[in-house]
Amino acid sequence: MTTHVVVMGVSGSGKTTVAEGIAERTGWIFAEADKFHPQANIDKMASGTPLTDEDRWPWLRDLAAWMAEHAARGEDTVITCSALKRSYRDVLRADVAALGGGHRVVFAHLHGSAELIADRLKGRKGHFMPASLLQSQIDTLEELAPDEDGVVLDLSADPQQLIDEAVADVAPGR
Ligand SMILES: Nc1ncnc2c1ncn2[C@@H]1O[C@H](COP(=O)(O)OP(=O)(O)OP(=O)(O)O)[C@@H](O)[C@H]1O
Ligand SMILES: O=C(O)[C@H](O)[C@@H](O)[C@H](O)[C@H](O)CO
Repeated sequence: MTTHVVVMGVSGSGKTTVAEGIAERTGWIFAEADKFHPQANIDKMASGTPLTDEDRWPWLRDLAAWMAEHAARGEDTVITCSALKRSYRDVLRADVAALGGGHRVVFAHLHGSAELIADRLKGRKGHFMPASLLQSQIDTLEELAPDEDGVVLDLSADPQQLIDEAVADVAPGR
C-alpha cells in the first residue's frame, strides 16, 4: 500500500515550499505538476490568461497516470498541484484508486487569505505565473469536501510547522 500526497492550493499558496519539505522528510518521490504542463499551457498562463478545463484535463490525467505507475511499483510520491476543483481531484485520484489494494491519494490544502498570498507573490522572482492570475485561481477553487481524503493547513504558519503538520497527517511516524 502506497501514499500519494498532493499539496494543493492557488498559485503562491506555498505548495512547492511545503511539498519539497515533505519529500525531504519522507524520502518519497517528488514532482512539480507544473513540469507536466505542455508549453502551450505555460505560455498561456505567462501571458496572463487562465487555463480552461479543456487545457487542464490532459495534464491532470498525466499526473494521475504518473502516481499510479509509482503506486504499482510500491513507491510513495509527493506532488504539487493546484487541484482547484473537485472534478480535477476526482481525475487525480482515479488511476491509483483503480489499482485497488488500499493505495491512498491524499490532499494537503494550503489555505489562507488572498492578501497574504498576493504579498508573497509580489516578493517572488523568476516564476512564469503572473500575480494577476491569483484572482481567477481563487474564483476557481473548490475547497475539499468532507468525503475527500485530505487535510487543510493554514498557510500563514511558518514552513517548518506546515511540513510537520502535513507529515504527521499523511505519513505518521516519519
Ligand atoms: N509558509 C510560508 N511562509 C512564508 N513564506 C512562504 C511560505 N510558503 C511559501 N512562501 C513563499 O511564498 C512564495 C510562494 O511560495 P511557493 O512558490 O512555494 O508557492 P506555490 O504554491 O508553489 O506557487 P505556484 O503554484 O505559483 O508555483 C515563495 O516566495 C515562497 O518562498
Ligand atoms: O491549474 C492551474 O491553473 C495551474 O496549475 C496553476 O495553478 C499553475 O500551474 C501554478 O499555480 C503556477 O505554479
